[in-house]
Amino acid sequence: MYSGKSRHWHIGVIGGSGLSGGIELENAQEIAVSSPFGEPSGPVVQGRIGNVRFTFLARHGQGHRIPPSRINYRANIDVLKRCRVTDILSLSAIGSLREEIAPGTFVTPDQFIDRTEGRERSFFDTGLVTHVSIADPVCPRLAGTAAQAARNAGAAVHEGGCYLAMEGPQFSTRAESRMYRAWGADVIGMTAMPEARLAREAELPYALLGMATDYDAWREEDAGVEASDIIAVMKSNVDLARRAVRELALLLPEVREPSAIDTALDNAVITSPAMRDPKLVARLDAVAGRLLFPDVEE
Ligand SMILES: CSC[C@H]1O[C@H](OP(=O)(O)O)[C@H](O)[C@@H]1O
Ligand SMILES: Nc1ncnc2[nH]cnc12
Repeated sequence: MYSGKSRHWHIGVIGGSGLSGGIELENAQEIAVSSPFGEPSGPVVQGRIGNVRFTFLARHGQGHRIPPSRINYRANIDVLKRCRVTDILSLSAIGSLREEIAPGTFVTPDQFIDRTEGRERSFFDTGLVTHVSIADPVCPRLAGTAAQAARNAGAAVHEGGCYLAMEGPQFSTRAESRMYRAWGADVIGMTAMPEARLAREAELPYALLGMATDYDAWREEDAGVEASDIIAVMKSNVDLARRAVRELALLLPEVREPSAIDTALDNAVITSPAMRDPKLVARLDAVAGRLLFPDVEE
């Protein structure tokens, strides 16, 4: 059972639209991992790039079967934690809400606005009340390294910015798109929330490497977005994204120094030990094992 993090990097990569086919890993092995939170999007593929371990999960399942609203984000994060990843890199297609973020640009957002509805957004519940801070929802260390890796791979990179997570599955109206710009959002997608919230609850530093595929609906002169156009742009970006992951492995130092996010639950659990729901506690063996089962050795 999980009791602490390795001193070596193990990156969980969640591959979004256009990336269901995975990333290139040495000695790749597919394994099915089950979760007490239900069905994850599919099996994971584990392997290495040089000295860095990777576990890859296709967010929408093989063949892009699962829409954003039906993804079991909790099971996906739980499974990655069970695989003992140390950090999570999300690869996503995003729409651009800013002229200067042209389609083709890679973006590492550092903030989110969550407009999703009805998705399970916490591992915790009655019997284990927990409030983690997500003021800074992205890990600056991983995001900065991912941005440099994308640059080394040859991509144009925009660092920082706010990602608006919408429910979908329809794209935004022009009025919504203009409103999100007025709110200060820079890019838009349908999946980073609640993924980023859950990663924080699982004490996993999270960064998103987004690939701008379109200008959403705010530019009067443009027609609205089409999914087929997004997939076409993503197809031309997939090799670049895979190269960026390889460059990331080269950039990461041999030893992973601990992150403050590794202990995000330390001041977050409110329910007194005697009043905790044992069934819920048992389901959290991977997500919160460090805190709830401190004596269990791996
Ligand atoms: C295929 S177009 C819309 C779809 O693409 C993005 O997916 P992901 O974030 O998994 O790359 C967007 O969020 C929508 O789910
Ligand atoms: N314009 C857009 N809106 C929502 N999700 C997207 N993914 C890629 N482009 C998008």
